[in-house]
Amino acid sequence: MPKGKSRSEDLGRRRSLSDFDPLAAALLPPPNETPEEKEIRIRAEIEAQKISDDIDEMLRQEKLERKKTRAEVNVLLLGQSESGKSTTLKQFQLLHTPSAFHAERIAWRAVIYLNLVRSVRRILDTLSPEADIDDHDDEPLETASIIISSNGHPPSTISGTRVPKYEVYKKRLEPLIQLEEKLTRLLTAPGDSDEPTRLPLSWHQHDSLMTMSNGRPTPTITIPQTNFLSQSQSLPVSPTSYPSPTLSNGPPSNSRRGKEVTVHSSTNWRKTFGLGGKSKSPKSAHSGEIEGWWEDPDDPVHALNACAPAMQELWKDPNVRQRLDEKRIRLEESAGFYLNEIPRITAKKYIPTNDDVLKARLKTLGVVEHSFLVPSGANRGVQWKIYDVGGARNQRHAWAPYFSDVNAIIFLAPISAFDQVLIEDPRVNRVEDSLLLWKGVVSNKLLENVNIVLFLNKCDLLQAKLNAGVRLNEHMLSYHDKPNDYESVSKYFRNKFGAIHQSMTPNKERELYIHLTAVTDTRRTGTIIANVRDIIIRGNLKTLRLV
Ligand SMILES: Nc1nc2c(ncn2[C@@H]2O[C@H](COP(=O)(O)OP(=O)(O)OP(=O)(O)O)[C@@H](O)[C@H]2O)c(=O)[nH]1
Ligand SMILES: [Mg+2]
Repeated sequence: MPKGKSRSEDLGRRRSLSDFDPLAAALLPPPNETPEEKEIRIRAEIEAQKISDDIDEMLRQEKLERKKTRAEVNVLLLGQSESGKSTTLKQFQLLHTPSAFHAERIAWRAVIYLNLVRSVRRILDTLSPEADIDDHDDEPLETASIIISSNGHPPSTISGTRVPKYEVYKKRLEPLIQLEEKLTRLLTAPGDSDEPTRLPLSWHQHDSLMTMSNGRPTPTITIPQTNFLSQSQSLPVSPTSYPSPTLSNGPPSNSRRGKEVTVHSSTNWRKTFGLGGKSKSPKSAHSGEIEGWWEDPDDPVHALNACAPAMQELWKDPNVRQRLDEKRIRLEESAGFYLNEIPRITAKKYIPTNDDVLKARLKTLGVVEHSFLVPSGANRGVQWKIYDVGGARNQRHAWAPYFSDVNAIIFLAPISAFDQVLIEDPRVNRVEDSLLLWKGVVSNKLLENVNIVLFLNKCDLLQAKLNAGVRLNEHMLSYHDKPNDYESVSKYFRNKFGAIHQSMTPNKERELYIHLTAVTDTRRTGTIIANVRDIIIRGNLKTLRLV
């Protein structure tokens, strides 16, 4: 390009730009630039442009990465009823929203009381002469705490240890029956005063309670029934198998007893029993201190506190323990935990500990959602949504709507349950049911790109059970005569579940992560959750990049 022309063009540009942009004019090349100077300038400009482009690209990549890591992570907790899903959710809450968890602990008082009262009633029911007669009916029994012998039936129990003080205990513990009614009523009372009080679930069909929002069922929570004097009436096999009100015997006050009670998440049991609820008295005018629920004469703690010595005597009575053993009832596998803590739990100023809340049993019906933000490096954090589903057979239809936008599944299989049967179908071994469910999940095409983490749960109970001499091969013939110790048994289950995934997954690239867990153990579970969180985030990023 001739020098003169270039200069005149430059001057023209300079003039027109300098008219409205003095900075642009200042950046223009000097008017008397030599060809050598121009070459150097242009080379420098190209270099600067390249650096600027590289920076732009870096920023673009970073932004993309941030967008990806900020993407919502949806995690679904799956597994049969009583596998530990809600407990795992509580552990996530404890780890990520500890202050909310602590604030809510007090509200769990009601559930813990009810768990304790039901355990006591369960013992009384076991000791009653009618229970022996009932044992001869081929009726389903509650699974969580009844050990079924290898032939699939509980041992015959008509003869065995007598408990001479049974009638005395029954009389002294009578107030607990009313308390059970009262707690159930309080827990199921709607939070909204204009909402009608719900009838016990047994007066409804499940499906009528499962209203849908966005094609997904609304969450409800159920307190498990424990009355096995009326098991034949109260045990659900399918949603339509609930007895109608006309089948219900006895006065209305007994109608809730032993039946499944539904607690909708919309009912405000947390508020009622929380410090902000009615159970808190106003500030004391004299001392200026905050008075608590213990000042309220209607609070359930008073009846419990009065019955504490009788409960303690019952639980410590060697004849009672012997009788429970004979009937192979293991209360420690369910809410029995609280029986070892009677003085503490029935104390007037009792505040549940983290452990108490983790062990509190409230059966989930429908799907409960919990979300929180997981901080991640320099990013704003990852929004996690965890869905906790009901695991009973008649609840499983509610799972599928969540499959389409889930990123990861934590599947829980309670391997301590190898000698138990399903409450929904006493012909089915609980571990066999978990294996069937597992097959269904890992082979599902819709879930082929979903990361799966398997929790072989209740390892603490498995260990205790094996130590007590319960043999796996009496319940799972395929175990043959391998050693009946914890190491061998847990390895066997790990291999069994792993092999099913290996052979049935539609995505051979998918890695399976297996953890041996006891999700009631906060320390161990905290470490596992941190690990799982990383796996899920990494897996999620990988999946996003592939899409
Ligand atoms: N000892 C012990 N108890 C456990 C463990 N995991 C759960 N539990 C207890 O088992 C009971 C049932 O646990 P949940 O978390 O309510 O079970 P779920 O899977 O949510 O059951 P559904 O809501 O019916 O589907 C609770 O009382 C828990 O405290 C465990 O690893 N060890
Ligand atoms: Mg649950």
